Amino acid sequence: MGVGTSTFVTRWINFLTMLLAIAVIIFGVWMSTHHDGCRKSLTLPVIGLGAICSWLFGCPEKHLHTIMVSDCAVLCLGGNPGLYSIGVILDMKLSCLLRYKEYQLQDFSSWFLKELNNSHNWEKLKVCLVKSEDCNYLSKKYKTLKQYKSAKLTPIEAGCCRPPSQCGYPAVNASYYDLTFHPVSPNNDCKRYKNSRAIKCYDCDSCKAGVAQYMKIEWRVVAIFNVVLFVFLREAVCKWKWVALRNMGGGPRTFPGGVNKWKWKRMHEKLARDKQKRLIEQEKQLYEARIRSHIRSTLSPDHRSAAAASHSPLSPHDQIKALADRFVKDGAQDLWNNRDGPLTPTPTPTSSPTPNLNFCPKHTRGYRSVPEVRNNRVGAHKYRVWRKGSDDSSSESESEGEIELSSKMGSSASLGEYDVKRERRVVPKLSEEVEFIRYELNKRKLSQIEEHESEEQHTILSTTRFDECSISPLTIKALSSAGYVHMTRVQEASLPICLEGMDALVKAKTGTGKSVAFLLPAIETVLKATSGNRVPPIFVLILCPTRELASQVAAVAKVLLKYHDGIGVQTLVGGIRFKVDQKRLESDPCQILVATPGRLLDHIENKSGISLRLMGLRMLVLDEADHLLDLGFRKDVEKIVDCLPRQRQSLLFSATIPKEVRRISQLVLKREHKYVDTVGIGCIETPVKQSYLIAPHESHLQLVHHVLKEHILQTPDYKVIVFCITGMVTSLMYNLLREMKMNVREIHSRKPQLYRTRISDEFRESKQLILVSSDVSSRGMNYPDVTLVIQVGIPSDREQYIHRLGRTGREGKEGEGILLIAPWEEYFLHEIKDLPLQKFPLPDIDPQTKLKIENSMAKIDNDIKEAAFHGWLGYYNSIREIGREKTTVAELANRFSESIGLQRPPAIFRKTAIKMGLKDIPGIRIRR
Ligand SMILES: Nc1ncnc2c1ncn2[C@@H]1O[C@H](COP(=O)(O)OP(=O)(O)OP(=O)(O)O)[C@@H](O)[C@H]1O
Repeated sequence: MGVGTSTFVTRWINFLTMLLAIAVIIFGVWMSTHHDGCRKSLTLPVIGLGAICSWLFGCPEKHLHTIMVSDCAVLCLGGNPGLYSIGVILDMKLSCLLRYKEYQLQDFSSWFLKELNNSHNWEKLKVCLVKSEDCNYLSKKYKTLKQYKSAKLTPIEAGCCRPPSQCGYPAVNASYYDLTFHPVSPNNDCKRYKNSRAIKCYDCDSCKAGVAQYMKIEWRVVAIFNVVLFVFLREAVCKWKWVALRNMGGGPRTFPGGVNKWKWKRMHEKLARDKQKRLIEQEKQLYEARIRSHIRSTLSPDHRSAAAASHSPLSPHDQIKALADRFVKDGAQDLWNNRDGPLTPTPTPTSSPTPNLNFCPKHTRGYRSVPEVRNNRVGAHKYRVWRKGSDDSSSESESEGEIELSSKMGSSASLGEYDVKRERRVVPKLSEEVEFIRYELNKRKLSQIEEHESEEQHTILSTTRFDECSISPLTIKALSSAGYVHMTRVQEASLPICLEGMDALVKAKTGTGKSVAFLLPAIETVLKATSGNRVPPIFVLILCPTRELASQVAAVAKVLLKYHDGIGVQTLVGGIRFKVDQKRLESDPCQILVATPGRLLDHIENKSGISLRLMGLRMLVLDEADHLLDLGFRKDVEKIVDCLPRQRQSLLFSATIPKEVRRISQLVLKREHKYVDTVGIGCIETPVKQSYLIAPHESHLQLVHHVLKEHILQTPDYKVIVFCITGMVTSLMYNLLREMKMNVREIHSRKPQLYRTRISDEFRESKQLILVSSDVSSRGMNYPDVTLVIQVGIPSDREQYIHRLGRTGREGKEGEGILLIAPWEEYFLHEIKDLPLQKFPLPDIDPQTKLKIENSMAKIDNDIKEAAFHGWLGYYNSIREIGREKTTVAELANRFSESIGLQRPPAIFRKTAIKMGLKDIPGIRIRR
């Protein structure tokens, strides 16, 4: 074994034995505080272990001083157990006689006194006292336990027992005596002695407790001795460097150049890093050369063939992509240096007719995760703008700038100063070729920009990038890996305000990235809020109206927190057992909590400890704020807000904010909050084609089937949501479409949470699927690429219509929405008259399909139909405009019941009828 290895091994032995010694000491301390006679037997092994540890700790080697240290340790430790064992043996003989008298009941036997607090035991003791020959006077003297305790008796006095050793019983151990011998004393106490610990009073449990107490002292001695020895040896190592010198620096130098192993290793790692850097730089140069050759080959016919000949199998575009990908890899940006040029291009001044050259947007995209510091390094000289009409001389006068431009036709898009050709091509006069190339490139760039501008009108994205805003680089990195580079308009408008810490009420159309807009400031808030607590407080609370939405928001938060270790997100939603929630919150503490109001309130009211954790809250977010402040949720939200600290930031987000909600928002927001509206007043501009269909209710199911069939024919990758008025009507629609052999799923509040989550996830991932849903999916749910939304029956209000419609046409994509209403629901069109809805001509449904639908309907269980009827009646009865005419409601309900194939309208409970105001209304049947 080499000396280096030996040193390494010795180091580890030292370290491990140090850990062992600490463990021994902790054990000794623990033993000294837990009196239990049985563990007495462990005394010697523990001391022995301590000795071995200490010996290894000072593991002897060749050096004299080390031997001295270890010998000292061995002597100390070896001597100690010897002396100690003698002491223990002597104690066994003597301590029972001598030491019992040193104790007072109060001092040592908390155990015994605790036992006596049980009145039964005290009575027993008293009886013993009376019976006792020696101490029966005690029973007269101390009538109560209190008197007995305060008398400060010794155990012998207190229990009136003779120590068994006095009776002549040989000690087996400190608390156990050999009773096979006859007692030497005729005293009755001696005859009564028993080894049983279960017998109180006379039989000397107090004495045994004394023994135990004595053992406690023994253990204290062990512990103190170990601590002293440990400190001594540590001092020897650290201060006097007896052992350390030998182990580390003092040993022979074993590696070339006289360096030790660690330095040698570090040196090699550095060399490897440098090599990697060099390789990447070479690659950059290669890439740059390719770009230039590509330009020449495309622009100059003379050069084309030559360039093509020199091409490698990788095209320049692929080369750029490969390189960009390479740089996007974690840590690659660290290899970037000043000479490489900017990581984020400065936006070109709009006054300039021609923007700076940038061949490859993908390339720059690759650097979006790079921290801001790097982005700020955009030097003015890096971006040159070619000015139209500037002649050669003016180019000359701009000297460096223009010259640099000419040479950077490739490199500005590429990688900075590695313009190998520049040295050769940058000549005092610009060649015609360069001028031509420049002209062509500018033309190309202009057309790109025009294209981009026309695209922009349909996109939700702004020109502002995330890395221009002061958010954590790790978040930017996560945003980049999620594919987010530019902010959406709502993010651009709201982020600066939210990051400043102001309260805000933000309105933006559906599917435009509101979740990211509030999650980014939420993450920043957590990062700013430091907490040394073991269980961190909840810094951010996000309230959502539905369970699915809460889970979705938490999922987005997790994406953004990908690189933030130690920041946790949890959801608190209904449908999960309360205890499970509680355990999860305790075992996996989080700083961001996404909750539905009902379940959060349950936790607050049941004092599950969440209120305490909410005391540190810094930010409250209400997603779909108008709905949360609506009558259904308002009370719960108010109660929750009452439990939160007043000093907090509050953010309210929604696609719709009616006037009354703006007023109520004061419940949550500070007076001096900001209102951000990226929608425009009143109306939602959307790329979604909207139309409505008016048809008698009886034909609605057939129409839905027809519209779906048509849509599926026209859209191979269809993805449709059919919104129904209630959960039970949803179930009926689902069953019918399933019977009609359509690829359909259902989701509504009557389904168990696990099922809802599964269906929601499935629909998010799928194409060619129809989801029949109640309003649980109407708000916030981000199902990508939904091609059509059908709303069957009027939504509860204008806002609900907008939110349901917002499930399609997200992220600026196209979509279609159809509202299917009965003639008596037509009044609703007035509420949405500002929206661009077109009337859809009533299609002809062929009798064959009608028959098929009727047959399918006949197969559906009557229970489902009856439940749908009840849901239908309840819903329309609650709508002001329809519900006030009770007779009409009853009549319409009966027609609905007929249309779904029920023989007669189902009866409703008397109580329900009274509540709904439908008692004694003709056509309403009451259940007996
Ligand atoms: N900066 C961005 N760049 C690209 N896509 C983005 C950006 N921000 C968000 N998105 C995407 O936009 C989509 C819609 O986002 P989100 O669900 O947050 O919209 P929303 O405004 O909350 O919609 P709703 O009003 O329906 O709740 C998501 O797919 C999200 O990934």
